[in-house]
Amino acid sequence: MSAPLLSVTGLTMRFGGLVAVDGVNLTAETNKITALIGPNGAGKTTIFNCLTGFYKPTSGELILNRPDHAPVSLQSLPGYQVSRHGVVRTFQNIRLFPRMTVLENLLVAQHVGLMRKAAFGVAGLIGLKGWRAAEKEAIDRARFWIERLDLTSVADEEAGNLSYGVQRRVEIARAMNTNPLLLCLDEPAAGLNPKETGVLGELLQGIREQFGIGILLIEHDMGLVMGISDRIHVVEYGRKIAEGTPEEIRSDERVIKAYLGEPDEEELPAIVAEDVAGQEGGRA
Ligand SMILES: Nc1ncnc2c1ncn2[C@@H]1O[C@H](COP(=O)(O)OP(=O)(O)OP(=O)(O)O)[C@@H](O)[C@H]1O
Repeated sequence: MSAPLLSVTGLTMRFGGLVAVDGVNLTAETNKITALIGPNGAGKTTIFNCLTGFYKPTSGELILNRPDHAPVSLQSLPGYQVSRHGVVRTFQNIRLFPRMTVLENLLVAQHVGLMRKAAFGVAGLIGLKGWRAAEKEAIDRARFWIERLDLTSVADEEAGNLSYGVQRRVEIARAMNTNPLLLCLDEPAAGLNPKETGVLGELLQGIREQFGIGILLIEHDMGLVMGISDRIHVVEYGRKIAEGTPEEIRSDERVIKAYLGEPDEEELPAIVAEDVAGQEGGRA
């Protein structure tokens, strides 16, 4: 059996006295959607921040097994190099360039690769053939993702003028446009209506099937998570409390308790409560 695309072992992240992530193990695989769920403040985004180079973990290992490449220790890379190895992310709060068009947002994402091919400007300035080919390739790739994510009609519009649901698709197009191995999505359905969430689910399933990448998904929309995930990891107070298929997670006692808390004393239905209050009033 080949090693998983991503293997996280003993990941711990402390902020002063607060242990936001505490010895978490998880894996994500190519051609699979892996969800990371848990109540607010459980440590999910902190795990993403460690994975994508925004935070240096206090301890633990994050290994990316790239095909035809030695395993990469993500935790020891400077942040800007993580995406070069194929780990890209979107954010809970959309971070597009609002005054740039959709196409420009996608081209900017390819800027570093393009600059490298242009010998950081020189080849581009003198219009060398290699540079022109690289530029055409970048535009073709951006066009491909614009079409694939159904954004053709808004390709020349400023990203900031688009609806929230469309901006979420632009973010995914921008991430895919960099040829990732692992796409990390932080609450992609936040702010979407049910129809847009349905479209997003189909889109992610299509990407999983066609492009040979792994998807790691933080999401609170349980309908989406249960509908599209191959495997789910559940965290609570920084610790992993469960892992399994959607069916296994749905019926896991610890997960139900983490989300719903201990059952309160049963509340009376409103109509009965009114009745009781009336009777008590009559007796007074
Ligand atoms: N930079 C930071 N400095 C101090 N504490 C932090 C920092 N980032 C996160 N935390 C704390 O770590 C804990 C986990 O936060 P995190 O944002 O990872 O949770 P989450 O599961 O993503 O929550 P949500 O679902 O609400 O987005 C919280 O108690 C949070 O306040």
